[in-house]
Amino acid sequence: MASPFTIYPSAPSSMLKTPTKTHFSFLKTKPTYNHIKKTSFVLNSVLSTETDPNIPQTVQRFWQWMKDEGVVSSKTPVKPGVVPEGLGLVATRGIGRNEVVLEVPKKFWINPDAVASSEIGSICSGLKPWISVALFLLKERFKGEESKWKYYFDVLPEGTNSTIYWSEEELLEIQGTQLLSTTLGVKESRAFSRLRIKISSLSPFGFAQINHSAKVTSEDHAHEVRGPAGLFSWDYLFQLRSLLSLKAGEQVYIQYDLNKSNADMALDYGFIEPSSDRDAFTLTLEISESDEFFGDKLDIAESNGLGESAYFDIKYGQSLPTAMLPYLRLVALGGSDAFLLESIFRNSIWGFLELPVSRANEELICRVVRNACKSALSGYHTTIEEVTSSSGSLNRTALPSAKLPYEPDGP
Ligand SMILES: C[S@@+](CC[C@H](N)C(=O)[O-])C[C@H]1O[C@@H](n2cnc3c(N)ncnc32)[C@H](O)[C@@H]1O
Repeated sequence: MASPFTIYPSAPSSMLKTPTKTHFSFLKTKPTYNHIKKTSFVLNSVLSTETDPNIPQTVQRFWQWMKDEGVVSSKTPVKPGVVPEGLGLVATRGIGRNEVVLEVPKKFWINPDAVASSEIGSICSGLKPWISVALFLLKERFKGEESKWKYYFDVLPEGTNSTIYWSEEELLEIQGTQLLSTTLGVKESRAFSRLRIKISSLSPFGFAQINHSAKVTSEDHAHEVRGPAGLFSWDYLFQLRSLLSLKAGEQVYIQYDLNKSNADMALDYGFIEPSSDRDAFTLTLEISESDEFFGDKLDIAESNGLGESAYFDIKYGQSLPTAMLPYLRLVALGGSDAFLLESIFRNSIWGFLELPVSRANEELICRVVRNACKSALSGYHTTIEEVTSSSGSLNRTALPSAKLPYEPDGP
């Protein structure tokens, strides 16, 4: 009997030639902040003297524009600064925890609503929100000097260190990892899977310069409020708060996404967190359509908040996601255990699946997972010891990936 299991994804090897290096080195190169490198540091006379003379002229001009528009004033407790991550926002005085550091009126937001009421709104209806925002940005960028957002575009980094921009040689360094297979998948389809980009990260402009820190443990930095927007008017304001208390000169950080693994961070933002807390391997399990109990299994999965496919992030050194073993047992259920799929057990089956249902079922899932791990590990061209000794530290993001269907090896 063919196994009901499908575990994805594998690491495609099409791009992989002879390895030239045996170490993992994320972020070897600095991000391509052309707005920093290319700039002459001559200040325009209209530009504020309060801003750091080391920051690029484009950024100074952008900040001045925000001042002209009344978004930034002498009371604003932050300014752009050159920081280890490139550019960032730096406190100009002590800032309390939860204090508002920037307020951006709605007319400066770039979000799906802004796109809907723009000249391309009618052709964007029905598109995914992030696609409509991306089209809006392209359209505005194309307008060049005519665009209201021109100063904003000048300060956007031209790229990041995302693995999608890595050369083939650099990608060889992550051979065997799930990050490589996701990166190649994204590059091949030229699309971002699982809605990787949060709309909030594309919206209001002043936020383009804020870096991420693990020290910030909540994503609650942005709030929409109603308040004064200019001298005589009220509007919706997008508030940015500092979730940490800061001394003058310290950087304002936010938390980009608590749920992203280090591989997701590397792909989406081009950096990872040094600690192992985000090291994860996403196991994708699927109820096969060819499974004779497909309908019943799907019904049970759906009644428990899961679906035909389910994703489980296995974190290094942490316990397994709670629903993973029940889901695995459900997918493997068959033979003399299949009576549990009858409708009279529908309300209690998930409880049964939280514990082993039979020796045969348990053995099947153990074999499948073990074989998947073995097959995934065979994609690596180095051992843990080699990686540790050549780079001095182990990059645990490089966890295995696997592809089945698996044929059980005998009774
Ligand atoms: C919204 S921009 C932030 C501003 C950016 N530093 C700049 O110079 O324009 C996001 C990018 O900043 C960099 N970045 C942010 N937080 C970082 C961190 N903790 N470590 C390394 N790079 C970071 C990454 O390249 C990321 O893609």
